Amino acid sequence: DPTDHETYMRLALDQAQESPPKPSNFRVGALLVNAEDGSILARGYTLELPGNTHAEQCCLIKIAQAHELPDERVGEVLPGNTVLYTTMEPCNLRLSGNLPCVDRIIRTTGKGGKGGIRKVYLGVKEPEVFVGENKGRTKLEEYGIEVIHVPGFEEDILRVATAGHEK
Ligand SMILES: Nc1nc(=O)c(N)c(NC[C@H](O)[C@H](O)[C@H](O)COP(=O)(O)O)[nH]1
Ligand SMILES: [Zn+2]
Repeated sequence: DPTDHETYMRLALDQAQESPPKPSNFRVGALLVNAEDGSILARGYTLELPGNTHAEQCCLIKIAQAHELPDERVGEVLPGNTVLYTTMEPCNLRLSGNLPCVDRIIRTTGKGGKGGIRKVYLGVKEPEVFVGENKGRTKLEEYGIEVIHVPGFEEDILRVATAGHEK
């Protein structure tokens, strides 16, 4: 029900506030949730882990590490009905050239699309600050991953996301 989505998006925004401000990216927060029982599988924020990491990427790395798996195999240990809450839509292109989070999310669904991340709840679309329009939503939907906007947090999310940018 709607309150659940708002609870998780607020927790994701709490994560974003932990991110060190930088002019070259956005401060984003994310949560991986087991939709079966509402349990939080991982939380993360931009740059939390070493290596110019994104919030969504940090959530996935933590779970892979907990199971001593390489990042690309994390889908094997995600519950079948895993959902991602992220304050900003997953990146589809990164100026650094690192693997975008849309691709990291898609590869969790494995063969035949069972298991892995089934839905992505986002607070805002990515502003066209670093890259052109982010067309990642279409790609996620092509792989059967539902993308749902959770309204009401836009102002707060963008204020936090751009805190490190030149005014
Ligand atoms: N969804 C999302 N989560 C994040 O944690 C984050 N930092 C971004 N930011 C998107 C933005 O497009 C990229 O940060 C720039 O394109 C620079 O790329 P790098 O981050 O250096 O790889 N987007
Ligand atoms: Zn990303």
